[in-house]
Amino acid sequence: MAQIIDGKKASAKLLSQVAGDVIEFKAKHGITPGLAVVLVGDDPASQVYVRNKVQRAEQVGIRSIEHRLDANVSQAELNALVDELNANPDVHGILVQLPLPGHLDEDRIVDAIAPSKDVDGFHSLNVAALATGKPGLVPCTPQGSMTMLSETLGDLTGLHAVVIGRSNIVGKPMAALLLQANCTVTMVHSRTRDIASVCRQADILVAAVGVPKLVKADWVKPGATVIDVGINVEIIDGARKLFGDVDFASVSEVAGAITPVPGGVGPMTIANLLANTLQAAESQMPV
Ligand SMILES: Nc1nc2c(c(=O)[nH]1)N[C@@H](CN(C=O)c1ccc(C(=O)N[C@@H](CCC(=O)O)C(=O)O)cc1)CN2
Repeated sequence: MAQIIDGKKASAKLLSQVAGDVIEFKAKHGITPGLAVVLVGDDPASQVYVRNKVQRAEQVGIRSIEHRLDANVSQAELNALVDELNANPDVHGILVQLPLPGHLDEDRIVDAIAPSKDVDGFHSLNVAALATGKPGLVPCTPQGSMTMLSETLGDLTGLHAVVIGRSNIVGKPMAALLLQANCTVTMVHSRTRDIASVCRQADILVAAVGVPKLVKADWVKPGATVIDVGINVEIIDGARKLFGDVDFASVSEVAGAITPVPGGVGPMTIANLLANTLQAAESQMPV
C-alpha cells in the first residue's frame, strides 16, 4: 500500500507557521494584515470555501472582510468593488471566489485586482512572473502540492512529472513550479493520444482534470507519487461524497505515495492563501 500524504497535517503545520509570522508582522509594523473575500451568488460549494477561508484567516490573526454580491451583479459593479478594495490600505489581499456566474468575465475581474494584492496568484502579471521565474504571488493549490511533494520526496531534480489537465488555476502553474524544481515536465489533456502510456512514465503524476476516478492503477508506474487535485462531488443515497480524479482504491496499491480526497491537496489551498496574504502585506510595507 502507498504512503498516504496527509494534507490536514501539512496544512496544520503551515497554518501554525503563518500564525507565528503574523504575530511578528504585527509587532514590526503595528498593523493587522487584511484579506478581502468576494463571493458572487449562492453556489453552495463556494459558500463553504469562503466560510472556511474567513474562519482560518481569523484563526491565524488575519482580519478578513467578506463581500457578498447578488448573482445578478453587473461586471461594472463588481469592477467598482475591486477598484475600491485596491485603493483601501487596510486590505492587503483580495480574492474573488471562482467560478463566477456565466455573464461575468472572470479574466477581466482577475486582471482588475492589483497584482500586489492578488493572493490567488491568478493575475496575468503574477502568471508571467511564475512562468519566467521572477518573484510574485503563486497560485495556492499548486504551491500546496509542491510542498507535499518536497516533504515526501525531498529534491525533485531529474524526476519525470506528468500533469493531467491544463487549467490556468492548477495545471499550467503546477507545470511551471515542477519545471522550476528541475523536473522533466509533460502536460497531457483531452487531446493527448494514449494518455495512459504517457502517465505510466511519470515518477510524479498530478491529476487536475475534474473527472472522477479517471486515473486507474494501470496508468501509474509502480512506486510513483500521485497528487490528486480533483474535487468531484456526487450525491450517493442522499449523502454528499467527494471523489478525486484518481481511483484511490486501485491506485493506492501501485503508487509509492498518494494524496487522498478529501484530506489531501484541498486543505493546503487555504493554508497557502493565508501565507500569500502575509507575503502580500509584507510587500506593501514601506522599506
Ligand atoms: N478564487 C479561487 N477560487 C477557487 C479556488 C481558488 O484557489 N481560488 N480553488 C477552488 C476551490 N477552493 C478554494 O477556493 C477549495 C477547494 C477545496 C478545499 C478543501 O479544503 N477541500 C476539502 C474538502 C472540502 C469539502 O468537503 O468540500 C478536501 O479536499 O479535503 C479548499 C479550497 C475553486 N475555486
